[in-house]
Amino acid sequence: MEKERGLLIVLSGPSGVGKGTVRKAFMQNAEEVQYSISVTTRKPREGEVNGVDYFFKSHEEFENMIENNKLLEYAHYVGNYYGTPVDYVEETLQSGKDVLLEIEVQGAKQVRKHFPEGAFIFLMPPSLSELRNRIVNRGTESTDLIDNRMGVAKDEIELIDQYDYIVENDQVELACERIHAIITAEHLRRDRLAHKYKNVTEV
Ligand SMILES: Nc1ncnc2c1ncn2[C@@H]1O[C@H](COP(=O)(O)OP(=O)(O)OP(=O)(O)O)[C@@H](O)[C@H]1O
Ligand SMILES: Nc1nc2c(ncn2[C@@H]2O[C@H](COP(=O)(O)O)[C@@H](O)[C@H]2O)c(=O)[nH]1
Repeated sequence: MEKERGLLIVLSGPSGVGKGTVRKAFMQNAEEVQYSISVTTRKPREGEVNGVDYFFKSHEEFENMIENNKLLEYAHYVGNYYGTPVDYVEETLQSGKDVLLEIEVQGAKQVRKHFPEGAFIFLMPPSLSELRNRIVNRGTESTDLIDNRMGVAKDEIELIDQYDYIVENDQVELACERIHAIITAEHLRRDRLAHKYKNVTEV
């Protein structure tokens, strides 16, 4: 029997809401889910490792990837390119494993066109002031860049209706539990659509 394709999970939300933090915590207890490492032209932050946090590329290299259709989606965000390598996503889904993308909203919109059946999750901050506190306390951006990211965040939050699920990131552990529950429910829904429980439910 042919193996069932994996589920594509998209985790999006404004900069600083905690996508990376939640994703890393979530992945510790999700062996069935593979994280898709993005490509970016942004310079590595202190401690970031090429091939682990991102594949760091020059503008020219990134634009070559666009031209050669190597990206499932990409976006220009606050001065840099970010994108998802398409081959990894396709091969992993084909092998039956779920794939998690952690991307901003323009990219998520593009992915929806290719994967309408994916699970699209929007991570929400408890408040805008808490969002700013989180970016400031992370200490990785200048004040100007923080202002840029906060400006974009307000527009991003307005796109919340385009998502299947909203998860508040008040506490990392709770956010992870909510995401686990969503994925379990999505698998059960797909099984039901595939008539997996036909014999049990038929009277
Ligand atoms: N639930 C939480 N409560 C308090 N602080 C949090 C929570 N989640 C994440 N943080 C903190 O908020 C900051 C931003 O988190 P993180 O870098 O994961 O956000 P992000 O959404 O991935 O940001 P970006 O989109 O800019 O990459 C970090 O310093 C992180 O430790
Ligand atoms: N459209 C895409 N957005 C991505 C991708 N990888 C990360 N991101 C998002 O970009 C911003 C900024 O990230 P940072 O690491 O510079 O803080 C953030 O919202 C990320 O989620 C991608 O492949 N495509």
